[in-house]
Amino acid sequence: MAELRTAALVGNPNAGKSALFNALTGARQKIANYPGVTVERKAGRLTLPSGEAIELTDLPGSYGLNATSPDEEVTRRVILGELPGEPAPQVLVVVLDASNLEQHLVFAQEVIALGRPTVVALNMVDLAERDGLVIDPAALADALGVPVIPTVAVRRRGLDELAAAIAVAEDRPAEHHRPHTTLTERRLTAHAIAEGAIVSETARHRMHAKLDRLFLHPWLGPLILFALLFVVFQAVFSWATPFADALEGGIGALSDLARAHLPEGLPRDLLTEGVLAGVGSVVVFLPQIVILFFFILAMEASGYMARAAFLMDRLMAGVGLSGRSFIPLLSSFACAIPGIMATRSITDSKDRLTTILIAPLMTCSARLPVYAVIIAAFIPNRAVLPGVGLQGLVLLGLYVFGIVAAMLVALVLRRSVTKGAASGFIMELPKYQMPRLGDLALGLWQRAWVFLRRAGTIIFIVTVALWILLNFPRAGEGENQVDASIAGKIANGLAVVVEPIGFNRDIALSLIPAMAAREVAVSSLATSYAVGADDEEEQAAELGERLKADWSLPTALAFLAWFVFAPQCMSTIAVTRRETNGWKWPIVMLLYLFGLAYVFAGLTYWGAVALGL
Ligand SMILES: Nc1nc2c(ncn2[C@@H]2O[C@H](COP(=O)(O)OP(=O)(O)OP(=O)(O)O)[C@@H](O)[C@H]2O)c(=O)[nH]1
Ligand SMILES: [Mg+2]
Repeated sequence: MAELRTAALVGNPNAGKSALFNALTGARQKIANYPGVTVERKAGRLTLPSGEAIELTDLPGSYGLNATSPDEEVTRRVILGELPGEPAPQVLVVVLDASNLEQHLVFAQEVIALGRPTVVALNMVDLAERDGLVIDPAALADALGVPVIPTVAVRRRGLDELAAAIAVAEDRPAEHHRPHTTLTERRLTAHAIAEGAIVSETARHRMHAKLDRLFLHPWLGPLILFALLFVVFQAVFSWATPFADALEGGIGALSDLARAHLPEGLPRDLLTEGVLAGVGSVVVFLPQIVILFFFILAMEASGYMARAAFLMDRLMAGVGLSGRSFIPLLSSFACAIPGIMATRSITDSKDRLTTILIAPLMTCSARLPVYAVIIAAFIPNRAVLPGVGLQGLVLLGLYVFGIVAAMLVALVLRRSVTKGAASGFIMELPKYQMPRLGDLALGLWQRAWVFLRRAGTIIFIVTVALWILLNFPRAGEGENQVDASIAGKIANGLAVVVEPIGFNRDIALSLIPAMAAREVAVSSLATSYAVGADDEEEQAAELGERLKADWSLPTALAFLAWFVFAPQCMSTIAVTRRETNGWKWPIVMLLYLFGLAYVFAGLTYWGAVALGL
């Protein structure tokens, strides 16, 4: 039997090569809507209209003939006939995604320039049409010098025409010699060809392309991302103030009401010192939580977040993480628990473990009340520049500090315990969309509800328990209640350990209940101050005022540094145990986070003292 003629499908990742291969040969290669699905070559048989059969190869997607990843190397070696005993395919079928024409034309030029018999399958024309993009195949064929066949692989449209074109492709006269081009030249040419072949383009499509050029620009992109984050953290402080003040006023009024109408005694104290002072001190941060999530949800819904992930990919790769870690880490800004669960989508086990271990360093929303109360009390509310508040700047700084620490830890882990190579970035950039107000409102409501439910359940329970431990045994004459109480005694013991890093007894007292939920650090401070207050006036003083009076600035800064690192949340440890099937990694996590928290709080304290703050 005579040898079969051969042809191969080449093109960018996610162009629909495998879908075409399946449609043409009846095979069932895996196809999926993200780049990098096919990593090996696969062959099948295609029957031409003449009845002749040819051997068709499906290749991994590639961005260029000089590319270095192992799957792209397969493609290059097959196309160039570098595999021993395997001559180069006689016909090259370049598959283009019509809705991404300009991008896909960059590699196509390289393949066509090889001067071999070539046919272009202009695939996904249905998606292009949906976007209002009309492409003239004849104009494209003229520009490229090879036949162009519009196809829709998943609807089997254009398959016969493609087969016919493959059949006659060999008859194409030998390609005139093309000069070797650089990547930049190919990009410019791709732009010009795409512009010439696109007959109509809706204003929307053009705007989306423009937005991507801006948001993904090598240096403008990161700059815009940073500016955006900057605005977010400014807003968290400046927009929230009136609402937070109103809430605070309301809670104060309730407290006054209770004092005026309830008989003096422990039940009244439980209500005012435990519930209203303690839980209330956390609830006042609801406006800030809502504002933060408003921005996060809007960035997600608009499609911008995926661009941010794309920009961050380079940074992540630099510390040995893949872009796949971005989404789990991003979720950890809400809470590390869903973040750690989201790491299940990371296929590489060491990638995944590294991501789990650094997830608690992303500033979860439970830390916002802690940061906000300290910042409001100790950082002067003044503008560094017009419109740039110092408080928002410090808050942004704390978030950035957490991220930088996470990246450094990842770097260290990747060189030691989770040694290995990072896998590539896999993420589709979704279309831009105006966030729908209904969806936004629903998302915000869910976040607010989660926060309030925590305040009503876990924070409430822990605060009441602490209040009880603070009130018994009762103090004798002239003795301070906190000093006399069980909680006070425990705190005195713990204070010895945390004194070297500048923490006082009040802080020691708040650290243990805060293991249940970080916000409890705030409610426990408020409760212990209320219990320890000498008179009603002192009791009614706002938490911030009390902190300002009792703490030095170095202590406050050390407290902030502690919360950047401290694994102050039992649920995170529990979920880590479940996701890593054992106690080894949660214990590693606990130790390294406590260690870093201790060291950095100490450095901050002594640094601030040395600076005379
Ligand atoms: N609407 C539409 N979707 C398509 C078409 N062709 C392929 N797809 C879809 O596009 C996605 C990518 O298709 P694949 O065949 O896996 O792409 P590929 O070029 O093999 O990708 P790699 O193997 O990663 O290089 C899949 O979700 C397909 O279902 C088309 O003509 N129209
Ligand atoms: Mg494929």
